[in-house]
Amino acid sequence: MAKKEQEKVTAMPMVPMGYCMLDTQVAGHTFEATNAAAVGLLQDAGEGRVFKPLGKPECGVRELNFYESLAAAIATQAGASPPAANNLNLNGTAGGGEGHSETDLSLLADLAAHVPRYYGQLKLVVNQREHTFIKLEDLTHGMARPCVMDVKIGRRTWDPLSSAHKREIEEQKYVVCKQNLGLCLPGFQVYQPDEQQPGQSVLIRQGRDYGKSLDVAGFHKALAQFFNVNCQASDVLLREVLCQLRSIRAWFKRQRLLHFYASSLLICYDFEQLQRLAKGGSSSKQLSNGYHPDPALPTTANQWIRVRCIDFAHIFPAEDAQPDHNYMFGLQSLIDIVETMLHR
Ligand SMILES: Nc1ncnc2c1ncn2[C@@H]1O[C@H](COP(=O)(O)OP(=O)(O)OP(=O)(O)O)[C@@H](O)[C@H]1O
Ligand SMILES: O=P(O)(O)O[C@@H]1[C@H](O)[C@H](O)[C@@H](OP(=O)(O)O)[C@H](OP(=O)(O)O)[C@H]1O
Repeated sequence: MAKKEQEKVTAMPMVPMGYCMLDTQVAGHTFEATNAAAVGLLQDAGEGRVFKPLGKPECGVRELNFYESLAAAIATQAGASPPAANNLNLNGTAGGGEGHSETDLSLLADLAAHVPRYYGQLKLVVNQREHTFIKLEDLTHGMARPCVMDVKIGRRTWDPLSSAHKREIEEQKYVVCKQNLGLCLPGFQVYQPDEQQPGQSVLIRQGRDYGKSLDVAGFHKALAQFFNVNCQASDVLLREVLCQLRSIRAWFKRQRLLHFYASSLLICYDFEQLQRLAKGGSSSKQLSNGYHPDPALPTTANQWIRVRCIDFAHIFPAEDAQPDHNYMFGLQSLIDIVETMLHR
């Protein structure tokens, strides 16, 4: 085992009462059976929140500062006292307290629509050790059969403060997909109709090793599998995903404030709703406009389909106030792939 600070543990991780491991976690740092120091995401009992451990100090500080900055920008927009805005420190390095213009604050506040809601930080004891967690909206909340895909965005996944070693490691992973598409696939889970037992579904999960084995055609196939493209109602799903991706792209086109390295888009949808829609037999156009005759179905697609930006451990102020071309290249590739699937 390569990592330091490892301790043998034999049982499941010891987590506080009322919490459990996030069962829909598809990528990122996870609990490890043989390393008590490794901590993954937690969820609470039915409250619709997830708890992300802060991880490596520099990454944790940057992610926490990012969410706090967004919260401060929202508060300022809502008319809270100006000092909140002056505390913005997106760099996570020493200093902080840099001032931000009204435009910057408004941009940050607009970004909040595209990231999970933030509910502050808290300390929890896991495996007899205290860890700091950030409390976030669970993007799969309310989904009976959540399909979740983590797509890491950008050709470059190392940040400006990375060591030469870290840069080398990052450049050697997911090479084909990263270089050609500016995307990589660290993990996903999808429910699919069970071909052996009609009416039943099976859960398929793929992790980083699968993602690392993909070439461009394989990446396209993985997305087609994730979006259940053979399902009758998949065009509703693809249209809504496209709509949310374009909205994120519109934000990135406007901003010259931040550069997102090694950040992901988390795409979540409920397979149960997709199936019910397919069985409902109504035209896709009607459904994507938010109307459905069955009152048991959510009225709008964005209630069971969510695309959000996550993982801000490597977010940095934009160099020379440049747009985030690295992120936008990957995001555009993803949009192109989804458009191609829709028009197949
Ligand atoms: N708000 C959320 N709601 C639901 N699931 C989430 C949320 N945030 C993260 N996850 C789950 O946890 C996984 C890991 O999240 P994230 O990328 O933030 O962690 P990380 O450990 O920083 O990852 P990395 O190793 O790439 O740095 C995601 O792939 C997703 O499955
Ligand atoms: O895709 P993989 O192969 O899972 O690689 C991991 C991924 O690049 C994470 O973003 C990174 O965490 P950070 O973002 O926190 O650097 C982690 O570094 P780590 O092993 O040093 O934690 C890598 O192992």
